[in-house]
Amino acid sequence: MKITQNNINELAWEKMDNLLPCVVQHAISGKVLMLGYMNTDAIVKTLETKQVTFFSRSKLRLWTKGETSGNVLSLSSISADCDKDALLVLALPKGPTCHTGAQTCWFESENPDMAFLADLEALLAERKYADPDSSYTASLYAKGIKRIAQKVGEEGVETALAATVMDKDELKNESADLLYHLTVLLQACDLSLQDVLNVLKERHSQ
Ligand SMILES: N=c1c2ncn([C@@H]3O[C@H](COP(=O)(O)OP(=O)(O)OP(=O)(O)O)[C@@H](O)[C@H]3O)c2ncn1[C@@H]1O[C@H](COP(=O)(O)O)[C@@H](O)[C@H]1O
Repeated sequence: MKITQNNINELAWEKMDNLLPCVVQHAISGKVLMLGYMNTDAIVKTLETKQVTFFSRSKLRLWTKGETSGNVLSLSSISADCDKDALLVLALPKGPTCHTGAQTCWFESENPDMAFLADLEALLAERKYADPDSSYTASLYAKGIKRIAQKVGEEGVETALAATVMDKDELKNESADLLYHLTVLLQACDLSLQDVLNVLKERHSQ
């Protein structure tokens, strides 16, 4: 159940002593970022401000994540689980989420593979500001969109050729080259993999 201002009362408050556990997940990569607790006021404030706010069990007050560090969590959505006694927040973090400076409070666990793609894209976006002599990606940006587009075309053809001769190792390698160069091209055009995913998701629901 997606949580709005109108259905907060339907949650299993009595069963949970008015405090629901809330898992926060990265809205794009799906990484689990942290666990907090929400009461009614925390949900209302989160929905109103779009900044994830918990009820702190140590401070005994509402606590907006990042209120001192600036590392806030921008809300995408809140939903309840099957028996309405636990919450899942999807959010986009500004800066690291964990107080240790790590991206997530589960920094020692392995990431899902799709999260690697999101991490790689973030690195490739940063390379726009890097020295072209120290980074292949930065040297691509420096050469401009036409050159990057040409690389995507070349890698696309090489991928297709590998498939036509059923060279699976080559197909995997060329596909990686293609995915990398396509991600750089999208970044150079101020677009992201999320924009492409949105198109795929729209098609899927048709
Ligand atoms: N995934 C890749 C990746 N895939 C392919 N490539 C590069 O893309 C190029 C492939 O092009 P070609 O096969 O056509 O080789 P080439 O003929 O030498 O290339 P050109 O001279 O024609 O441009 C090679 O130089 C590869 O090293 C990549 N370069 C970087 N990454 C990732 O990007 C990150 C940042 O890289 P830098 O910006 O270089 O630090 C790295 O940590 C990697 O994770």
